[in-house]
Amino acid sequence: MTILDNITAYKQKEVVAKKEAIPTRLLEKFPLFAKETKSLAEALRISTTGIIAEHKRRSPSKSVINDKVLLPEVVSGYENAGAKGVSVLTDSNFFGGSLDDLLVAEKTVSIPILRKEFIIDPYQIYEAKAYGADAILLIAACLSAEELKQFSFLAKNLKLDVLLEVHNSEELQKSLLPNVDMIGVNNRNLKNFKVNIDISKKLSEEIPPDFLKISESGISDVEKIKDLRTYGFEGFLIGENFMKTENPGETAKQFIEKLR
Ligand SMILES: O=P(O)(O)OC[C@@H](O)[C@@H](O)c1c[nH]c2ccccc12
Repeated sequence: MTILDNITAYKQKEVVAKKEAIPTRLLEKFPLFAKETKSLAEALRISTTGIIAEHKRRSPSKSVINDKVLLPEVVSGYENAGAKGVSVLTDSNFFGGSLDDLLVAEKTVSIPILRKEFIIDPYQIYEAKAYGADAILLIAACLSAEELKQFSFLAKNLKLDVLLEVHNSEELQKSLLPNVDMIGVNNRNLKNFKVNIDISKKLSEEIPPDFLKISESGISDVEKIKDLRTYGFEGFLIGENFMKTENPGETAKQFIEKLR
């Protein structure tokens, strides 16, 4: 059993309990459900830096990354630093996040917000919308081709952008769908946590130009970004490199300044 199997098994149970507590028809009545969303893909497309900065307290691979900093300070720091989107981990069991984090982020920043979650059920897409997300992550390793199709269709109907994450050619082939805005190549293998930036370079040529290309994970220096840009990447998802410092916003600022 891989960590990803563990997480998705846990999510199945979590979703059953959540649906009982707050059914979809109630989520649809949440005030933020009616919010006008902002396109993350568009924001990245017109950006010259392309950074999506992530709030992540801990992870199964690193345990605690930073549990001292306060989320509003982190996300407003990211926005001031010039990040074009904020990614908020909402999983609590493995990453120490919550849907409340999403709500607080929504109140704090005006750049697009990505709900970072292991989505295995359409219910979680309604939840993303109800708690203020502008975009969702779908992970090809957790979903069948049919699910990817249905889930991305639902997200688009709810006016949420879709970032579809892949780690190999096989996953990529089932991900080239009409309702997908961005393809994210995860440089970290979610089954064994190994990080290899070359995965992004290798898969880049298999991604058709109509998808915005994002490279995710393990990015710690601007040189890597400059190199990845030559492979057509326009978005870069960075978490740990910022979060592991005392002042993630300030770290992001210094990083982004070097990219301009
Ligand atoms: O902290 P990093 O190495 O910069 O990575 C950020 C982000 O890519 C990573 O958190 C991530 C990518 N895909 C995910 C799926 C679920 C949870 C987390 C992730």
